[in-house]
Amino acid sequence: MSSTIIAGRFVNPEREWTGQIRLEGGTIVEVGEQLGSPDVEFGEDCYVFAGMGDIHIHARDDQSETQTYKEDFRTAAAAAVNGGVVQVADMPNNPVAPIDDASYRAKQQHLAARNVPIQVTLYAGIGPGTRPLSFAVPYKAYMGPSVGDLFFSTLADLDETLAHYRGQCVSFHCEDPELLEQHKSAATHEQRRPAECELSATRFALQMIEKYELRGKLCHYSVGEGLPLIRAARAKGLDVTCEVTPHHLYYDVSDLTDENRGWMQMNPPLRDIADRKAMLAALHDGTLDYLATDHAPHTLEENAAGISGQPHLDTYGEFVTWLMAEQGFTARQVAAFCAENPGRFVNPYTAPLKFGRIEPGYVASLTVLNLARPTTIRRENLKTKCGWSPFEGVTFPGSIEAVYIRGERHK
Ligand SMILES: NC(=O)N[C@@H](CC(=O)O)C(=O)O
Repeated sequence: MSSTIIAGRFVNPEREWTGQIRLEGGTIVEVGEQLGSPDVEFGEDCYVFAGMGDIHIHARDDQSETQTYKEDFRTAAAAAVNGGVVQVADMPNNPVAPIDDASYRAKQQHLAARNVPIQVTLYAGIGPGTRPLSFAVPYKAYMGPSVGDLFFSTLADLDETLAHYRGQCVSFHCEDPELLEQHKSAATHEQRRPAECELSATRFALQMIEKYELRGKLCHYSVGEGLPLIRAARAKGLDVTCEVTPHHLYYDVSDLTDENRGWMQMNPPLRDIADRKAMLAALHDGTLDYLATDHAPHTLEENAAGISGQPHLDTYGEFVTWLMAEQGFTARQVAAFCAENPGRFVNPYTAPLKFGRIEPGYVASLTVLNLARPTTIRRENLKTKCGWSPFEGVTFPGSIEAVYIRGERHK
């Protein structure tokens, strides 16, 4: 079996070191100081991370193929590799939602036929009246309306359904449907979906996680006032983790203009500068566990017409270099929220493959960032089928030097 020795500066959450690793048969088989003459050597400007994972994406691909004009599993995978991402978890708000054994299996087969190089974990949807599948999957519950038909009109309905999901892994889109309804005629998108909707939904999600002993996750978190609630829930022993997106860390309502309002629209919406700063601080202190993009591709025409969601997979790794060079995040922190924590989230479903660490036995997927070579994001370099990025024209301080997927170099 052919083996590859890589030399460079490696990073896990607990340490950063210079040395070598050996990849064989798609797996990391050895980690040491001097294993032999290296096949590849990354210089001192580079950081070699375990392959990064984005556990909140919308690949838009299902058996109906009605949304594949804006993305499919192949183009989403290409965008992921372009952004340095080796494993993703795909959301269920498709026209044919995977909500039971049969529809989930059909989506798995559809995915397998696309033959993509990256690992894709599929969420199953929770909607009114659904029941758990007969095998282990991660679930997603949309509390209120967003994009697609999979949502609840009242929190009481969600409670009733969740009673059947005791002990399961459930991710929550936190926006209270009844409060959204009260604000629906406000003037702007962010006024129609104010922070209090997310805050109220957070309280409810935490209650559900406690009541039904869920392995809970809060998606695309954006409200500063909610962070103490999450910390308190953890202090009480609840199993709850939390995502944050690039857009909620980079933009706030002060960035909105008449010209960009269409494509700067997403759910939950951009918040105040204080919220954005609170998200950065909470990613620093570990209250937020995952950098997860909520990659939500739509055509620019659809965004202009009022649909919510931005594409972000292509720029994942470059965005991370901004966190490191301009927001003071250490490589070890990045290894936690981009690799190990997302790996820990999907590993129950990816056996025998283990993602997220540079360690013998883990998959030989790696993301190598170069902190000395800036990148300007340009439309022609994107792989997402929707063909645009909110970061077009932005220069990030670093770039993606290499991506390895199961031992093979893909970039
Ligand atoms: N976040 C969004 O604004 N849009 C998502 C749906 C969602 O995650 O709410 C989409 O599927 O387009």
